[in-house]
Amino acid sequence: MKISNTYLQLGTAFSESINPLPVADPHLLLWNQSLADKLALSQGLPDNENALAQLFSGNDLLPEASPIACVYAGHQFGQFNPQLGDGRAHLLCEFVDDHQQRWDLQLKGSGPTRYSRRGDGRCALGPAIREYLMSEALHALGVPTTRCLAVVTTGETVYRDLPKPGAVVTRIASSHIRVGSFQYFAAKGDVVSLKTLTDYTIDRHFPTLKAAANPVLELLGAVMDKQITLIVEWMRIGFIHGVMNTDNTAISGETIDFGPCAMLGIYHPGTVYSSIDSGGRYAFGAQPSICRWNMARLAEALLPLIDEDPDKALAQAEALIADFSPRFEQAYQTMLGAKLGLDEIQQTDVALITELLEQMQEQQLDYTQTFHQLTRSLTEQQIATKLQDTLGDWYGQWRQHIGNDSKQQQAAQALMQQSNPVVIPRNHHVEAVLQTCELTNCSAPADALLKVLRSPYQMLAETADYQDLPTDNDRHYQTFCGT
Ligand SMILES: Nc1ncnc2c1ncn2[C@@H]1O[C@H](COP(=O)(O)OP(=O)(O)OP(=O)(O)O)[C@@H](O)[C@H]1O
Repeated sequence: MKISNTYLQLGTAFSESINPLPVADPHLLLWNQSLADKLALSQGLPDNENALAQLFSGNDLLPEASPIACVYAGHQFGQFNPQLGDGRAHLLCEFVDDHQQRWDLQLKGSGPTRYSRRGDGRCALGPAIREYLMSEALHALGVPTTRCLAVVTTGETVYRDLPKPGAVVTRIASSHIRVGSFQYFAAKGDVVSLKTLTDYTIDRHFPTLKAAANPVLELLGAVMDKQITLIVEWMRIGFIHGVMNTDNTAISGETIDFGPCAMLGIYHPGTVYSSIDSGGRYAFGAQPSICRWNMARLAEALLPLIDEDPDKALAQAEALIADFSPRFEQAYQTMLGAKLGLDEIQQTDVALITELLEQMQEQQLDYTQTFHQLTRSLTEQQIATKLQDTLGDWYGQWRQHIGNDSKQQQAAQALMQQSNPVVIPRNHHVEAVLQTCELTNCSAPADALLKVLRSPYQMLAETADYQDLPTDNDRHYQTFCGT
C-alpha cells in the first residue's frame, strides 16, 4: 500500500493536523473485504480483527499516516456558513491502488477537531451502519459513491436525543474536496489558496484539463457533468439524498453524506423524508434544480480564476451554468428511456415517459416495483395483463414503441434489466436492520441485507424477503440528520 499525504502538503490554510482521539473498547462490526481486495489494501493491513479494530477506530495509526481535519465552508439549506470543516472526521492518509488511482482513507466519529463547534466529534452506531449499507447499495446499483471499509464500535456512549452506542466509520473516497472547499477560500478572498486548491483538484481529478485554454472554466464544466451524471443516477434508482448542501457536494461526483437519505417508494416528485427539510428544498424531484444551484455556487467561487476581467469571468460562467438544464434534461430523458427499454429518445417518447410518471403519481404506484413489473411484462403475459388494467391505454402505446419483433423485445428487456433494480434498500428494511444491529451489537442482520443489496439486478433466493412495500407506504417515515 503506497501511502501519502498530499492534501496535508497544501499547507496549514487547508487543514488542521490532529490525531484521532482514542476510544475505550474498539470492536470490528463490519469489514468490507471486497473493497479491501479491490483496492489492494489488505497487503498493508494486519490480518486479525483486533488489530483492524485498533486501526480503524483511530487508536493505532499506520506509520506513514499524518491525520488531518480539512476545512471547508458551505451553503446549508441556502444559508452560507463560512466556517465548517471536518468536525468529527480525520483524513488519515491517501493511498494509490494498483491502477494508480489515489484514494482518501478517512475516519468519521474519530474525535473532536478545530472544526467541531459544539459537537462531540463522535458518531452513533446507527448512522455509521446506515452509511455503510447505503453506500454499498448505491455502489452495487452502479451509482458513483464514496464507500465504507469498516464500522468499528467504540465501547463508548454518545449522547443524542437518547444515549446511543458509538462507532467510527472508515470512508474511502476518491477525495473529500467539496464545493464548500472552494467556497471557503473564495469567501475569505484568499485567491492564492483558491488557486492552489483548483490546481490540486485539476491535477488529482481532471489531469487532461491542464492543457485546456481555460482549465478553470473546463473544471467547472467537468464537475457539472459529473454532478449531472450523479443526480440522473440517483433519480434512476429513486435515491433522495436529503441534504444537498454545498459542503455535501463532492467535486469527484461521488455521493457523500448519507445522514438523512432515503429511498423513494410511491412515486411523487415532492417526496421528502428528512425531518428538518420542512420546505421540501431537497425533495426527490427538486434534486436537479438544487444541483444546478450548487453548481452556480461553485461557479461564483471560481470566478476570480476564470478570467482577470470580472465581467468576462461572469459571462463565461453564466453561459456554462445556463447549459446545465439542457444537458441535464437530455441525460435524464435518456435514463428514463432506458428504464422503458428505449435506447433512443424521440419527442413522442418524452411524452410517453411523462404520461407514465403522471399516472404513477396519480395512482400512487411504487417507483421500483412499477419499472420491475414493466420489465417482466415483456415476457410474462400475466403481468402484462395486470399492467394493462392498471395503466390502461398507456401500456399498449408503450408496447407499440418497443415493437412486436421478438429481437426488439429482447433488446428492450435487456436494457430494462440493467436500468431497473429488482430490489433497493427500502427504508423500513434499513431501519429494522439498524435497530437490531444497535440492540444486539451484532452484524448478522446487516450482512443478510447486504447480501441481497449487492446483487440488485438479480433475484437471489433471499431477494423476495426485501422487496415488500412498507405497510403505511412510508407515510409516517422520517429521517434525521441526528448523528
Ligand atoms: N458530532 C459532531 N461533532 C462535531 N462536528 C460535527 C458532528 N456532527 C456533525 N458535525 C459537523 O457538522 C457539519 C455538518 O455535518 P454533516 O452531518 O453534514 O457532516 P458529517 O456527516 O459529519 O460529514 P460528511 O459530510 O463528511 O459525511 C460538518 O462540518 C461536520 O463535521
